[in-house]
Amino acid sequence: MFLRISNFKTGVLLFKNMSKMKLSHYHTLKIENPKEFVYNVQINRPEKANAMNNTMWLEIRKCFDELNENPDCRVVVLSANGKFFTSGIDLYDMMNLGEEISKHDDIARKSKILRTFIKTYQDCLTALEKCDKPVLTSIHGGCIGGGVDLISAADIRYCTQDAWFQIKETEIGMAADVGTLQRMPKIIGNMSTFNELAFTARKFDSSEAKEIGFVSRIYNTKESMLEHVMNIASNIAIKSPVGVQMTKRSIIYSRDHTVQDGLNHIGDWNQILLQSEDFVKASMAVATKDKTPTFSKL
Ligand SMILES: CCC/C=C/C=C/C(=O)SCCNC(=O)CCNC(=O)[C@H](O)C(C)(C)COP(=O)(O)OP(=O)(O)OC[C@H]1O[C@@H](n2cnc3c(N)ncnc32)[C@H](O)[C@@H]1OP(=O)(O)O
Repeated sequence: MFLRISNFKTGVLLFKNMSKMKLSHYHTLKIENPKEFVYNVQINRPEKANAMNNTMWLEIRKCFDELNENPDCRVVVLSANGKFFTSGIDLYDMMNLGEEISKHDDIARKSKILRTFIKTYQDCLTALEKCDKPVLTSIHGGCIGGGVDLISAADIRYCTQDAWFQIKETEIGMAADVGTLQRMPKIIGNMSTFNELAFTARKFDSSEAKEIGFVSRIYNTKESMLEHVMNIASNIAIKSPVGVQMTKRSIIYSRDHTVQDGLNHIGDWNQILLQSEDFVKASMAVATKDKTPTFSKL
């Protein structure tokens, strides 16, 4: 029995390490693997200005869950096809939801449907944070409503000169509820500016996004942005996956906890991870000026 279990485990390990994991088929996303260990997730509903319909929300969660488990993926670049990055939530889906709710008379029944809906969509975007692989977003054109929630859950944001952003929820009579209000103030570190953008729902352009620290860099064209972002992604992908993935986990944990809690968290993890082969390999490479240490898949 023991032998059989250990053979099974070895088989799983071999499968994970040697064969490329098969990707699921997506209807609203296009996935490519343009460079070693770099995956490009493209929002792909251009005929509807990349409006985020129910399928897209669920596919975002599934895709990032899968990439988290995929040992061939070390970095994700999130971009979009078509004229807009995304026009936000699909307003026709919202109308259908309204019809669904109206079938019930009782407030508790209606509310339960809405709560499940909101929690599900929150989880779909939190999947970007739960994915240990860094997520770099390349934004062009308009990024509206739910799009701002989406990119706020990413680790790094880049955009083109023509990009514009809008926390549009107050304009459609709601408070943003899937991450913008929780994550974006921590990204830009300025409540006054954030509050103005959230209350007024006014558009802000790429220069303002850079000025307030929402994006890291602006590019003239989408092509030049993608070329540069892919290079940054590759630069991350050649690093130890143990080091990079734990760094992401520690950054997110520390954002949501006290300094002491964050220190305890990384102390607990590193007592294990400093025993990894990656630490020895990477340290040796630095000491011997070897520029190309290779790390096993993780
Ligand atoms: C628990 C829920 C949490 C989530 C909350 C999220 C909230 C939000 O996202 S608030 C923001 C909602 N979005 C909007 O208000 C944007 C609405 N769209 C527009 O303002 C314009 O369409 C846009 C400026 C994006 C583009 O304008 P343009 O003139 O260039 O193109 P259009 O002809 O208007 O659009 C092209 C086709 O796309 C369809 N479409 C665009 N946006 C949406 C959308 N949000 N939902 C559904 N469909 C959308 C549009 O109908 C056109 O389709 P067709 O008529 O079939 O050609």
